[in-house]
Amino acid sequence: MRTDFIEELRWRGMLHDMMPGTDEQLNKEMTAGYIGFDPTAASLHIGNLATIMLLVHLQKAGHKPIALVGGATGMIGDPSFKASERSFLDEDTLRINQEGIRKQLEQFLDFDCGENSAEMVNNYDWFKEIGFLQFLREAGKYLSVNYMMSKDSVKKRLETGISFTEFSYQLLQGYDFYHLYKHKNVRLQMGGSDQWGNITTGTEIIRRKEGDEEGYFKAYALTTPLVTKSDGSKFGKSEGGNIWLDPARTSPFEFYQFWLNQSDEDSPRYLRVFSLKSKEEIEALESSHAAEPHLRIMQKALAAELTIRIHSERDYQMVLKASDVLFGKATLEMLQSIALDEFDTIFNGVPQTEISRADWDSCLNLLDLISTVTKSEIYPSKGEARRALQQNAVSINKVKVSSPEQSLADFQLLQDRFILVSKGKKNHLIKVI
Ligand SMILES: N[C@@H](Cc1ccc(O)cc1)C(=O)O
Repeated sequence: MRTDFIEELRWRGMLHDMMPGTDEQLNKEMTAGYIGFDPTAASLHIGNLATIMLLVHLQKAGHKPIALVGGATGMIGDPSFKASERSFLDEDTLRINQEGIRKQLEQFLDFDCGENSAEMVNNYDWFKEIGFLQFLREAGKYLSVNYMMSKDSVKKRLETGISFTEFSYQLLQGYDFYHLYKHKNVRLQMGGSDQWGNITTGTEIIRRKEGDEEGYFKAYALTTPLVTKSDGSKFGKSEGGNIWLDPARTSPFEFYQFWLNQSDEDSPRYLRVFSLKSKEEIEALESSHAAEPHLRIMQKALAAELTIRIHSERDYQMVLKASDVLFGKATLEMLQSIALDEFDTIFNGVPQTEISRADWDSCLNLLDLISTVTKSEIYPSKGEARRALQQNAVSINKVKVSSPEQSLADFQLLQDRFILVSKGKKNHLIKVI
């Protein structure tokens, strides 16, 4: 059963621009639509997630989503709204990146659900067969340079400079659309609003080569707004840079915290774009949130749903445990319940020091341990360490140290190798090896 894809995007605030006739096409028949992703990095980031959601909703509405990995276009680099020419990625990097992105895209769509099963393609597969002369004859001839220069996406660069190579990018993307139209009956290309120029180059190539039928176009275009933040800063970045989907680059914990820290102003929009909750569910969250804003109900719902979808239920449970451990609530019992293979994940990002077992066994002085080992993060000087110990401000494995003279033998290692020193919200993990 097909549902109204455009209506869904509308209430979610995910519709930026659309070619006239796009909704008629979607209402008329099951339609294949695609989005391309260039392998500029080995992982997608949450900026890509908004466009991935277009494919997810397209499939949920009963249409066929196609994800394209830009093995060929990635060799060139999209100049759209880029201030300057970029350097090429080398071929090894491109290969690694393509593979990483392909695997991630696979997670989001259903590849086995009958006629609207998702598909994955790589434009290198057709471009590797096409020679330069053939390309000039089959693609370049159909558009004027004047038309290509009129795009907003390259306007600035025409003043500051653009290579022939980058200027040709829109032709490659345009040809992709034509190729997919011809071979897979793809009628729709989607993307972020910065892609409008490249996408309409494609619809134009298709129109010039295939004609239109009584005013009906054969191919359509739709874009989604770039996700913004109400304070004007760039969405999707933390101090550490991009928020990646790959857990090796952005840990599930950091990922969860990112969503948890979004403002009350932005969260309603982000829920609409990134969560799969219905309108009613989102509105219900908004009103419970408004009643008790300090509980951060919207942020928690968003962070939970996305951590589970991008990572896993187990990672989410781990993140909750980690928040308790790092931000207060944990008890010795909770620490003791952490399995050996969970330590790395839970304490990812917490300063750590390794000491030898011999040192640990011979280390009887608490003051020495905490002042030398946890220096800089917790205590700048031995004097301050002593003072903190005297004031009972230090915990070891979440148990308050009762006096600076207390023996280390009073504290058991967690999993026979870890000890957590904390003062307020500051933590330091010592690993005995
Ligand atoms: N130009 C797109 C990626 C893309 C590549 C090839 C296509 O056919 C479509 C889209 C981007 O940079 O985001």
